[in-house]
Amino acid sequence: MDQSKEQRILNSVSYNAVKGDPESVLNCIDKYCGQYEWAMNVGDEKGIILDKTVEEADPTVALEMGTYCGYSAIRIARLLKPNARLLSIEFNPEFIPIAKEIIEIAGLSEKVTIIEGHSQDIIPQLKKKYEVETLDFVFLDHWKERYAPDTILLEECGLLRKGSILLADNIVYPGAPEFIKYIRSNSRYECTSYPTFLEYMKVEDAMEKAVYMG
Ligand SMILES: Nc1ncnc2c1ncn2[C@@H]1O[C@H](/C=C/CNC(=O)c2cc([N+](=O)[O-])cc(O)c2O)[C@@H](O)[C@H]1O
Ligand SMILES: [Mg+2]
Repeated sequence: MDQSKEQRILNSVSYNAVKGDPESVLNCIDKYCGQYEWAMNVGDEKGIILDKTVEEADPTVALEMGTYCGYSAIRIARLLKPNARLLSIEFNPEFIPIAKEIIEIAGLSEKVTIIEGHSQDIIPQLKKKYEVETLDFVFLDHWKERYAPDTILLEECGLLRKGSILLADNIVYPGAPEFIKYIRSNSRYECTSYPTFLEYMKVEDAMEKAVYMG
């Protein structure tokens, strides 16, 4: 059985990246996916917007939905202060060991907990099972039609507090129209749009920041 694209990305990282150096892991993935096989990592261009938003949030507890190969988990975790942690939800069992290995190579396994399951099932467990009080930062990068229902679920589960920052990828491509409709018409969110480009492509995309005002 020949290897999956995700396995080939891991091969490239384990062969080329410097162990314990998150930047070199990110550069390796961006080089591989930019030159050989496109993959849906947030990438180096949108990654700058992610970095800036994480620095603004300076989260103690961060959540990501859609681990995939762990690229954005590394981007987020490398910026976390000591004792801060990232929970990353992923439901595809094929991707989880690959993401874990790539995060391990980056030396960030202590800061990242990958939770296997569907976001809609995991979110209601975060308080009790994962000892979360509230989330300081949330990165949405999973199925686009889950962005809106999962945001509502985060609210309903009392996981957002005044000032919690949400950042959503792919607002233009593939697009998340229901999420945009919900978040921009809801007076409890202060929204900012960041026009940018799709990872590794000359295709327009955008990211949306939404600050929960409580
Ligand atoms: N409810 C859920 N709970 C847990 N994990 C879930 C989930 N829904 C999806 N996932 C996981 O999140 C990733 C999917 C991302 C969809 N992104 C995309 O479809 C995507 C597509 C393009 N594109 O087509 O150019 C570009 C991008 O940046 C993209 O993020 C996969 O790893 C998938 O297994
Ligand atoms: Mg994306």
